[in-house]
Amino acid sequence: MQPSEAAVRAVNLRKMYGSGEAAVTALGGVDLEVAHGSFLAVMGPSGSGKSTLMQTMAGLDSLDAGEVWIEGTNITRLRDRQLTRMRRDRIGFIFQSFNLIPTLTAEQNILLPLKIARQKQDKDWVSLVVKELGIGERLNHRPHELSGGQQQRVAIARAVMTQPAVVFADEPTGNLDSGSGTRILHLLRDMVSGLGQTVIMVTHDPKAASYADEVLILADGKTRETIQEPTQRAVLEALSRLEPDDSGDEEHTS
Ligand SMILES: Nc1ncnc2c1ncn2[C@@H]1O[C@H](COP(=O)(O)OP(=O)(O)OP(=O)(O)O)[C@@H](O)[C@H]1O
Repeated sequence: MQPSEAAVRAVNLRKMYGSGEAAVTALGGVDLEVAHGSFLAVMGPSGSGKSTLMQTMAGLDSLDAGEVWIEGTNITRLRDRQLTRMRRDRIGFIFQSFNLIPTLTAEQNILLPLKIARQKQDKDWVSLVVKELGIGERLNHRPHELSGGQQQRVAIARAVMTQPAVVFADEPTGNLDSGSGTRILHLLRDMVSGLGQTVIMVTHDPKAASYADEVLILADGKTRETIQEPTQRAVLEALSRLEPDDSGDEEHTS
């Protein structure tokens, strides 16, 4: 792998659901490139293809056409077992619902990806991440003994444990109050700027998107706009430029 290589590259991603008259184009030819150590936010109205884009880039769902490269590997060409290994070792996930294992302590949850991948613990990395995320005091607690914000911090620590090529975050602040959400966004930013991780985040929130280095706006399965160094205002303006037909359902337009 060459150092200049992108962490993630997607070329002409296409995916349809259904067939005949019921066919829906979820992705109609999306290209993107995310450099190592950068933060991309994916936005767009409901049904614009954000989840499909994330799922296919993370190798969790298949494509009709197109290629996804994670570092130097074309994951669309991998066999199942190689793809599973790729996801386990090189991709991190953060979900809205935290997805921590309730019977394990915070520390056991954090270290689980290393165990599963049979990777040696890099003690310096573990303590750096724990310190950066401010969860040192909570390591022996189980998820139900943690606040939502603390659970999400543990989930972030877990996602970066294997120092993955990319972390996919699906509405990571969706289930948090605004104060905890803001702290999580700062921490994601720190993961990128301080620790050099690469993050791709789906969000409906222009404020969340403003923490990213770049925002990609999807509509009808196509890239409508990209915004570099986005401000909340620039994101809002770009969303308001989408045609009324693109605006999706009400809950996501607020
Ligand atoms: N399993 C499926 N079967 C049929 N159609 C699907 C399926 N999954 C998604 N779609 C359709 O594909 C399009 C893109 O869906 P997708 O979930 O990627 O959008 P989204 O931008 O993530 O939406 P939201 O913001 O509401 O989560 C939508 O029209 C959706 O109805």
